[in-house]
Amino acid sequence: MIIKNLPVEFEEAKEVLGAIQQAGFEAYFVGGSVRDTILGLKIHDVDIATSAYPSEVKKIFKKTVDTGIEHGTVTVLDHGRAYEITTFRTESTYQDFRRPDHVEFVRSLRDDLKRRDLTINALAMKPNGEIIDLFDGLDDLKRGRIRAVGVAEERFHEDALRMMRAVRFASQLDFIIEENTLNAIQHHAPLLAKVAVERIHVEWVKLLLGRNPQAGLTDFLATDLYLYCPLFDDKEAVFRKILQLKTLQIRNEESAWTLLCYLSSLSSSSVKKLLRAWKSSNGLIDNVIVATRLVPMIKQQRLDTWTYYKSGLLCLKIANDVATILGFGINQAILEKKYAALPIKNKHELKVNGGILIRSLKIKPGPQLGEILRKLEFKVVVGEIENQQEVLLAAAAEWVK
Ligand SMILES: Nc1ccn([C@@H]2O[C@H](COP(=O)(O)OP(=O)(O)OP(=O)(O)O)[C@@H](O)[C@H]2O)c(=O)n1
Ligand SMILES: [Mg+2]
Repeated sequence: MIIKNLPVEFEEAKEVLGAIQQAGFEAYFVGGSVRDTILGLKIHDVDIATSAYPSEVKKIFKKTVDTGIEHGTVTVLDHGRAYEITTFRTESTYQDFRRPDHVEFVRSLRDDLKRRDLTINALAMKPNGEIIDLFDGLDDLKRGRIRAVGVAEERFHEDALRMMRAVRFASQLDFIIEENTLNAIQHHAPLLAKVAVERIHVEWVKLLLGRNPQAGLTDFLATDLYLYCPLFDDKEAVFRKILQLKTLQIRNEESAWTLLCYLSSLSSSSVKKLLRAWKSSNGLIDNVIVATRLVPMIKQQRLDTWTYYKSGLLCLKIANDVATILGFGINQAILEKKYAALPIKNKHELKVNGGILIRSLKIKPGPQLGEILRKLEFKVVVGEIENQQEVLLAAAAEWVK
């Protein structure tokens, strides 16, 4: 198979491969970019594999950075672009199931490809677009099948994250995991507990945001992988609820977590605990907490102006995405319009502040001042008084009398 009309990312990188070949070595495009190009999907980065050792790669190019030299990766800077070039390698036994004990550089493409996780990820492409398919990855791509390269058990033993990658691709590409591979995942699922949470997190989110998350989730459940993810051991019933939803298209990570937290009826502190265990950022945690509280308000049509104001548009949209998935969302244009109609969006837009009140009303900083500001903020937001300095000062003057 030869791919004609390669995406521009490959065209730009051709020169780099050419330079390696000129120096007498082999160089190929490998990994996800080759897979996604054959599938007609957009690619994000091109990975290059070569028979040249890192020291040899560094001699070929003027500007290189040792980004992962112990694993054989050198980054080449060319025309303002960066290319990761990795020496063909075999990773022998990962004793801690996290990281290879040692990487062995090899000169043969076959040896490199056979240590890769899935056949659809073990394709290589020459600069002219010719596909090298040593493990029937093309057939699996055509049939929509996820299959480990060689003996599945060995692949998962080398890196337990690959089991999560398999279920992630089932969702992302809407593919089916081949039986042998699925059995091997089930068999090795407990190894996932040894993998760094951050790595599992990446795959979990890609699974939820995929084309067919219910397919990935079905495998995630059936293989027991979920039991070895942080704080998921009591979530089977919730995952089953998600599987029963008619359609499931999740827009972003916040919505994914909010859906899960809402269906689990988690309190704010439990949301925090769960997301902390998954090593999520504080920003994400805060948004999911707010959005999770909003979902039932949307359901019961209890969204008032003050809630709109306090929640912010981002969290409102997240919650409404989830409500829409669950069948009780409101029209997004209406939601945005109502938000836009708020007299102010945050308290800094109030036409008075602490300093102005102190000077005009001759009061001292303290709890009373805070109380007045809060009351003004509320009354402006709900439209009881206008956001004009004289109006606000007059109202405040009444309260301090
Ligand atoms: N645990 C892993 C991770 C990666 N790979 C190999 O390294 C390639 C690049 O890895 P990565 O960029 O992490 O994944 P992609 O398959 O490219 O998927 P994505 O589109 O998400 O980047 C994969 O295609 C696969 O051949 C592997 O064998 N085992
Ligand atoms: Mg990739």
